Amino acid sequence: MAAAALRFHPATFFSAHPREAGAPKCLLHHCSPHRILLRRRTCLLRARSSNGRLPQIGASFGNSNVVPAEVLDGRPAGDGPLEQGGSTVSITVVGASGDLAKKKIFPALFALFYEDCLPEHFTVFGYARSKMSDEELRNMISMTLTCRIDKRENCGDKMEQFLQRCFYQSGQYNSEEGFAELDRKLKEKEAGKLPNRLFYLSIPPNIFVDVVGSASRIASSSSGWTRFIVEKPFGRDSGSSGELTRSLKKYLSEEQIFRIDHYLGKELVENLSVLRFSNLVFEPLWSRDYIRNVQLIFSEDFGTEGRGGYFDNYGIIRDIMQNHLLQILALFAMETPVSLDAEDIRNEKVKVLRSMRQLKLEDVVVGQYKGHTRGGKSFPGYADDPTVPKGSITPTFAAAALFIDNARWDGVPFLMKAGKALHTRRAEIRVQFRRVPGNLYRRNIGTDLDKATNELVLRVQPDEAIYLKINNKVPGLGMRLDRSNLNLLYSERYRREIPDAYERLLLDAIEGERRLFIRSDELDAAWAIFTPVLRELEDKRVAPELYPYGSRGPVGAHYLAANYNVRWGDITSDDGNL
Ligand SMILES: NC(=O)C1=CN([C@@H]2O[C@H](COP(=O)(O)OP(=O)(O)OC[C@H]3O[C@@H](n4cnc5c(N)ncnc54)[C@H](OP(=O)(O)O)[C@@H]3O)[C@@H](O)[C@H]2O)C=CC1
Ligand SMILES: O=C1O[C@H](COP(=O)(O)O)[C@@H](O)[C@H](O)[C@H]1O
Repeated sequence: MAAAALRFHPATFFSAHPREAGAPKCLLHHCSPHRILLRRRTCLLRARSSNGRLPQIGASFGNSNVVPAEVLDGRPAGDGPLEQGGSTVSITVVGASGDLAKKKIFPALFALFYEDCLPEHFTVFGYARSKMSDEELRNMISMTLTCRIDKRENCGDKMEQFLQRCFYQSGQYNSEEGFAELDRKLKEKEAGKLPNRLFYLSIPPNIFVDVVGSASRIASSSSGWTRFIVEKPFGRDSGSSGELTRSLKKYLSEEQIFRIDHYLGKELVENLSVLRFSNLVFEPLWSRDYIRNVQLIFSEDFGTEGRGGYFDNYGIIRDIMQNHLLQILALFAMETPVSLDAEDIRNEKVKVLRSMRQLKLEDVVVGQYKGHTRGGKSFPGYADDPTVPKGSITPTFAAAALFIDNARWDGVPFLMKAGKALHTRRAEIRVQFRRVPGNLYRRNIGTDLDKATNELVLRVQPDEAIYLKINNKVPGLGMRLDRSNLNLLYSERYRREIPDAYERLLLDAIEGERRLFIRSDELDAAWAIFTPVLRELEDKRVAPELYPYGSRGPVGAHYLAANYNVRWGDITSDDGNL
């Protein structure tokens, strides 16, 4: 397709939500997936012109490949009125000296800049208490920037151009002076343009409200939009989460708050809805009639080293299950939304969450890793971390059985398993189907028919893949069946590098697309499922089952699954060499 045919009118992009404070002339449809699709195509086309390769369309656009001609107005990308004179976006990373900012946020912003996905006029500010000059911030950032795709042309130049747009302001988090000085500098950079401001709160949660209070009062945009990305944890339970929401809403409207769950920005999680709603073969099977159980599995092969102070106050259920895995579950189980608009999708997710049973203590297993020596190397236990309080019973592993009490999912166990310091790093969604009734080939399968049921696996990471386990005839004159995989391995199918979740989410926040951010009623519903059991675990001081660092976790997880006649899919040997 000729590049000219895909050009668009940039004035329709980067506009605010109508209900946001100070939103200029924004209309809801500006932020529709239709627009997002266009923007994605545009930054990929720009990327193509810089590296000469055609992007993989199916891999990159998420929602659809079709760009209707009526919305392409033929103007060259980047020279419409808004980009020419009109608007600018300032992105302030609050907590710029911290781990997340260095590891994820600045690199994601650079990747977006490299792919020409950021607006033409933008600046990046770091804000934290540490004293730093602009130059020192740039040095700090430059240590973590990489050209994601090797041998890209001009990467060094692009890095330099990006760094020249990065500035720093030191200040206290509850200080009016710090934010007033930031505001002054922002205005200087914004001169003459419609100012839009995005604040990324990459700071410990106890200072969220201070920062929002000061920044919103003193450093909000006077005429454009002002948005805040808030990092988890969003409280520790229903009460504290509600309190946080109420405090934030003293200063911000819900439309200004972008609660991030970076798992929603992962490619395979985005693809979950595409797989389900755009393939006839899956949706009809997506219910209790055909699905026996669903498994959501997260494991890391490292412990909490260095983060013990944070982790001990939360534990694995709050760190992974209540947010990342539950969000995936909601997307997996929701009814077909009216459209791909954020509110339609979030409406369906919240219905699932509100239909879920509160988790019961007997449906939970908790574990904690202990020190282990393997191959002459010693791995420390969780409790050996000097930042972890002595005698801590905080779980570093948990398994749970959850249920959705609605017509579609009645009686289907949704099993979750999450753990640190396990034998592998992996995140996956496993769907185990029911057995074939009256299977003609049952004699060829053996006595355990459940072992021969179909299983659909979406491997979120690493090595993104979707595969379906089927029964197949082994070639030959006899009639022997085996288990084989219909396999979509992303690295083989798509040559394009998969963007980091933070890139997708930052870009969405800049564009006012809320689909992948958590709405406050979703958050309330999510906490309602977990709060009672978290309280009971703490009140009863339930001792976690110890498991060795690098193992497969507590055996209790298998008993829990067995209670529901389920085998964890990740322990079977028939995944082939996937
Ligand atoms: N790191 C990660 O991988 C992940 C982090 N998160 C969340 O992102 C946010 C930031 O995480 P991360 O970067 O690891 O956090 P850090 O502990 O690195 O803190 C970020 C910055 O905040 C300031 N800070 C730290 N502690 C305090 C304190 N007690 N009082 C005031 N300021 C403080 C420091 O800056 P200075 O001293 O210069 O002011 C620090 O550089 C947190 O909410 C975290 O839960 C979420 C997912 C993953
Ligand atoms: O939110 C969190 O996520 C990370 C895992 O993220 P991933 O993208 O690397 O899979 C986890 O290590 C951390 O404990 C948790 O807070």
